[in-house]
Amino acid sequence: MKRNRILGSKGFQRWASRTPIVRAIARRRASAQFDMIAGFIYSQILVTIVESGLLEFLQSDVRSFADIVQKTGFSAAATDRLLRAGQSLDLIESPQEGVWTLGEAGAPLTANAGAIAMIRHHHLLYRDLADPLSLLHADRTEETGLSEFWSYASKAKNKSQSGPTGTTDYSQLMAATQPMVSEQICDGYDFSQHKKMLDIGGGSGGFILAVAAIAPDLHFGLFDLPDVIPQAQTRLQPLFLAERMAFHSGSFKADPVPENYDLITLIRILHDHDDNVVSALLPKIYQALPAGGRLMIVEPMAETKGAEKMGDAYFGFYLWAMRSGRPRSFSENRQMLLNAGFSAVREVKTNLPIITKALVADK
Ligand SMILES: C[S@@+](CC[C@H](N)C(=O)[O-])C[C@H]1O[C@@H](n2cnc3c(N)ncnc32)[C@H](O)[C@@H]1O
Repeated sequence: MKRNRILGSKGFQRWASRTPIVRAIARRRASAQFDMIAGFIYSQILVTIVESGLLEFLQSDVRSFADIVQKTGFSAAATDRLLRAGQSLDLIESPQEGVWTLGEAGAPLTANAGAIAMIRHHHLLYRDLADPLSLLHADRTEETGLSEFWSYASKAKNKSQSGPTGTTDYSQLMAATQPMVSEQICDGYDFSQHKKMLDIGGGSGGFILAVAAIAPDLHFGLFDLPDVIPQAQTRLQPLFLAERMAFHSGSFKADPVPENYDLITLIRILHDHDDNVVSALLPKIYQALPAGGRLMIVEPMAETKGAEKMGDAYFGFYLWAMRSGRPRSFSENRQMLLNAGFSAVREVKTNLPIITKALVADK
């Protein structure tokens, strides 16, 4: 292609970097290209700041270099290297000689337990991605760190669903990240128009708790795998009257979807599953809903304007490594819903579509 031959030519690049106006574009592109090359290093600097406890340590106070050395346990030279690296990424700053605090990119992280949980969780993903060519060649036939973590995505036969690589770890990660998702939906949707809501794959119940806080008359059901239901019961039973909260133990792959709910929600569920699972589940949900019932799907979606990298790059590779599912665009989800019988598929606007998008469809 002619454009790519020009962009890839050394002569053109040299001309662009010297010519006013074009030079600004060339610099922006060079900087974006460098960020892509160096992205893993930036992530590892962030991991170090979180895992060493520095993020918390610098949260509310300005700290001396000596205190930081003591806190991290690194040598003075290693601490200096880390602080300077963090400073270049705006994670850390030095308001005056010899003292340090969080920078403008670091401070907002302290309010985001979900982002911190993801930063800590990423070591599994990075291990799976250490040899990306092999990961793609394996074509999802081999067990990975992520497929073991997400035990429902594991293809290993007779795999126990409990224990450290069972459902507890992923339920904790989901509980930590759930508030960033529910905030987005609760701001944009009127749940009080419904009577009974079933959350399929509801995990330990974070989404139900958030909705219950804004819709006090709504009744709830939570449907999840048998190993997850006791975790939800431990968290939710003390907070709800028994007639307001039902628990349904089973698998949506094998068991019927519970009936008598006028709203069914799938929060961060469909993108975890391959098309054959999704196209079998949606008609089951359609059957379980009463006439006029509604399905809500909430998850990050591919081809989201301004967040394209989150969809096909981040989730594309994350879910490939997990060996199950794929990020779908709004129109792919819409088509699958129409195929299952749903109508009036529409988006529910969220403030930060990079975190999640939402859509509803009616029976
Ligand atoms: C990615 S987590 C999302 C949890 C929760 N909806 C949230 O957003 O925090 C996926 C959930 O689906 C559940 N799940 C996976 N496969 C399932 C199946 N076949 N039947 C029922 N639940 C399932 C998992 O146990 C887990 O709780």
